[in-house]
Amino acid sequence: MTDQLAHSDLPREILGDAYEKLALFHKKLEEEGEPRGIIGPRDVDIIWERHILNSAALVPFLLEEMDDVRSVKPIIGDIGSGGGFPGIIVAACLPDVPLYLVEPMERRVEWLHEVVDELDLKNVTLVRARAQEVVPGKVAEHIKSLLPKHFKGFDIVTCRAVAPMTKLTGMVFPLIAPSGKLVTLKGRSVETELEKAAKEMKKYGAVSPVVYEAPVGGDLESTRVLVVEKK
Ligand SMILES: C[S@@+](CC[C@H](N)C(=O)[O-])C[C@H]1O[C@@H](n2cnc3c(N)ncnc32)[C@H](O)[C@@H]1O
Repeated sequence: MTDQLAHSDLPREILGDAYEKLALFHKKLEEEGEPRGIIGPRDVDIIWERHILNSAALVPFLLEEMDDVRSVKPIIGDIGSGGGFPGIIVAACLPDVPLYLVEPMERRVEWLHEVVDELDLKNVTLVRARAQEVVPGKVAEHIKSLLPKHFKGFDIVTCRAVAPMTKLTGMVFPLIAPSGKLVTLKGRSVETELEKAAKEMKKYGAVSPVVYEAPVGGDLESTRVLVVEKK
């Protein structure tokens, strides 16, 4: 099956310097993604749009938020990375930013190791763990050596399709450093999710949520990005 954007200049225009690496990722996803359970059978001809460009829509927001967080050299944690969305795309687009991809499933972590090697991504650390094992001060013994010394949380946490805000808030906010941010891709129902999660957000110091319409590129359907601060 051929990707709907196989003959389009859009991926190259949008991804710039990251295009070559992400074209390798696209090829691996096209050849191995479905049989290895990384993408669904209906996604095979829309890998560029649904997975790679959709993830890349987060990048301009990350650049802006990184300017805003207090840390001199911000670190990003991508939680529940699965096959690498958005973590691998962000890592390729921002090669100078340290990225920690947190994913508990062995099969997916194995896939991610191959991707990091094949794309030669030097800024990625793979952390096989559940989010709950990466809470500063309570980091699980088997992953301590992977995280920075005196880990105080990620300056920015990214994620996509991990859980609704009622559940996601308690999962990821304990991993965010004070004054850090959650910058996440969300679907059309984000406002309803936020309404339902008001109690959890208050409990975990999640404040000032803002929803942005995020262009994916060309005339592709836009996505939505939610930015929430940690008090
Ligand atoms: C629906 S998939 C989404 C994967 C990827 N972010 C994407 O958009 O394609 C959800 C991912 O979250 C991971 N996950 C589930 N519970 C988790 C937890 N407690 N901590 C970290 N990741 C978790 C799953 O293993 C799975 O890879």
